[in-house]
Amino acid sequence: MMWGATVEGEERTSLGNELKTLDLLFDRVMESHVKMVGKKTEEEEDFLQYLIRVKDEDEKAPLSLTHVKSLLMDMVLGGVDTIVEESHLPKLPYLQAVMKETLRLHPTLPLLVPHRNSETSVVAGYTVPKDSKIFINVWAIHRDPKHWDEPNEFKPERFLENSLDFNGGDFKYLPFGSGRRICAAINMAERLVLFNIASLLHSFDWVAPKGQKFEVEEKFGLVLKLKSPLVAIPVPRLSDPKLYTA
Ligand code: HEM
Repeated sequence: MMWGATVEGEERTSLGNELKTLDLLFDRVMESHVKMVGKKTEEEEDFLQYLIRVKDEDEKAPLSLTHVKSLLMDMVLGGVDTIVEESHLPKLPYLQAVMKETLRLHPTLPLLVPHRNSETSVVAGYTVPKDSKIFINVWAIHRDPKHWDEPNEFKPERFLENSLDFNGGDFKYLPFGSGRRICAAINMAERLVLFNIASLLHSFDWVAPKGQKFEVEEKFGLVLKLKSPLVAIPVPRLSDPKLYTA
């Protein structure tokens, strides 16, 4: 079951409706279990039947059926209605593939930062005189059909099938540069991006404003930006509002 609001175009099933459906479901489960009390041996009964049977045994703090139901709801929903933690990130390979594919098509620094060679060198038959200003066109390398199938398509799956990472060891994929001047904060940047995106996706459904199309056209510059700013509306999808204030 898809838990949370589902976004289909502009039609959205509200979280409130799903909670009501779930509440009814829990009521039915409770009802059927109450009817079973006394009909099964202690060995045969499940955890819910056990709770219903013993709920009045502690005279000082007897449990009501409502207590039992909320305990059951906490147990079933507790794992879903929670926040993203750093330890979850290694369990999200598809999200990591999405980050890699986004940086392939839209590298933050499309020409890296300018480098300067301290010695004259010959590269692929070309002489590069000492003190040249060198730009590496990562944007073009990342879309080179010699290295990428359907290079202009957004296909995160390609990164599930290869072992490319951000360390600059393979010259066809260099979103953080390579060598001695590689980005100094790759690990931090990777975690920050993944953590923020995972949290935003987990906690909200994202809806485009009415009539707005999602444009990925870029404005070229030393730092790559979207030509038209992205506007997306967050719709809370966690049932416990306290999780938004933590
Ligand atoms: C997704 C986020 C980021 C991307 C895509 C990125 C990408 C890059 C790239 C392409 C370079 C140039 C490498 C080269 O020319 O070979 C670079 C350099 C650098 N980055 Fe990042 N970066 C990111 C986040 C960060 C963050 C968060 C920090 C610091 C908190 C940082 C610190 C640096 C530093 C200090 C350099 C210069 C390294 C040097 O010249 O020795 N970067 N980054």
